[in-house]
Amino acid sequence: MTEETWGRARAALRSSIGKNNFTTWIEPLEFVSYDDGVAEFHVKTLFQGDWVKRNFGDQIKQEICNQGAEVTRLNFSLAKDAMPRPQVSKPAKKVETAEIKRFSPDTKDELPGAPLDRRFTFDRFVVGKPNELAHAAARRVAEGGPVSFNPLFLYGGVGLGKTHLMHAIAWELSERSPELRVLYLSAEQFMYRFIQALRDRQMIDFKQLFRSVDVLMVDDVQFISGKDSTQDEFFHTFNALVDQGKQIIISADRAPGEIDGLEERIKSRLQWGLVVDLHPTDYELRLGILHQKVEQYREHYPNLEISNQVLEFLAHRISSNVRVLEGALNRLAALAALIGREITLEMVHDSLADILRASDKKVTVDEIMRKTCDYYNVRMSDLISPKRSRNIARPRQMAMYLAKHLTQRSYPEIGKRFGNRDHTTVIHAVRKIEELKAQDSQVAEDAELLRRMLEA
Ligand SMILES: Nc1ncnc2c1ncn2[C@@H]1O[C@H](COP(=O)(O)OP(=O)(O)OP(=O)(O)O)[C@@H](O)[C@H]1O
Repeated sequence: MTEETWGRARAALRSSIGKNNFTTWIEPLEFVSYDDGVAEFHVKTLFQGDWVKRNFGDQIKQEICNQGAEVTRLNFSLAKDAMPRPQVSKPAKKVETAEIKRFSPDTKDELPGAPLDRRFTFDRFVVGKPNELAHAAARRVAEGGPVSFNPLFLYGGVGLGKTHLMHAIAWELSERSPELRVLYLSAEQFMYRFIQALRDRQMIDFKQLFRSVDVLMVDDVQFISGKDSTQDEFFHTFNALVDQGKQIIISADRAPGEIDGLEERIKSRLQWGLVVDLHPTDYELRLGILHQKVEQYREHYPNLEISNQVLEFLAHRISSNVRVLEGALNRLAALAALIGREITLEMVHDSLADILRASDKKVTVDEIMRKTCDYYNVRMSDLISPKRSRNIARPRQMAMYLAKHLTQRSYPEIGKRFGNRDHTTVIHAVRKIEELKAQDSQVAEDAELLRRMLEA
């Protein structure tokens, strides 16, 4: 195979895998050599190589073969100008808070992070189509070495495995490179640390501490929206670490651009690196997770029997999130251990009646509008009218807020249902209710009561 053969194969790949995939993954490949069926390419990052091999390997071989050369293996190695390995920090400078010591997840209190869950490792993370890119990116960061994306931003709905992946990265890094100072904490903990440092006049220590880590992971970053000083400090920490070539990993329940109340400069920083979405699980992934969990239970209960039929039923019926799925399985495992025999489908119906009912329930925007009207005693026609008086505007904002939180509808779709309003009006309404909930207990109570009524 020659450079020319590769040129023709590339051209064919462009039409077979689509322009976007081609530009992102194939175009940057640099053909280096061909020897005895092995084609060697340079890549900028190992992640790129892994990804291309896994997703387009067969197609690449096929297109090269169509051009008359036979390739049995594709090799991807790092180009000379690939990004340098992130620096491992020198022994930490002594900071008076005495919280900086060498990190080990087992002595988790040495850095001001949250404890890591022993179960949240890569081995225990089941990969399927919905989470494969997030998993590949997390694995890549956990390998250490040159990473071309910083930060890695993981986002997705509740219970889809963001925290699990972040902990897995921390465990893996601490095993491969124990000298690395890896700090994992929630955005809420970041804020409390910051407030504490302000109160105790220890801002210099705080800054030194956060700037001395090699890898910073902040979970649920949406928490800092609307909290201006925390955002400011986060922004400076972020920049300082990126400038030093340190890796940052962030998670949130939404994409950076959709986090209301987050300053534009932070949104744009968060989008610098790789933004990956954990999609809602599909049937196959849920079934895979259930099988894996049953195996784990068997480590403690070797006689545990839960039939495939029951697992398939659960994977089919409980699609909301993995946490709920795990909860259901926990209950069944406890039941099986208690009665000492195999669980039947009938028993599943009885013992999981509440979970199954909740999973069947899908709240619609119409229902939210109707229940909100009843609750505030306004008419449906008012909600979609242009009226702006407070007694109409507030219920409308509340209904929009609930629609955003309780359904999968996008901002433009919700706007459309409320008398063809623009999506920015919905964003404003959601933000407004979030602010009011924090300041006004009556609004918080209204939101909670309505949510319960809708989910009952
Ligand atoms: N792909 C998976 N394989 C195995 N377990 C999973 C997977 N996805 C999620 N889980 C499990 O589901 C539970 C919830 O996951 P996790 O806490 O990581 O969710 P999250 O996305 O961080 O949710 P939240 O937004 O509520 O913080 C955990 O017990 C986790 O181990």
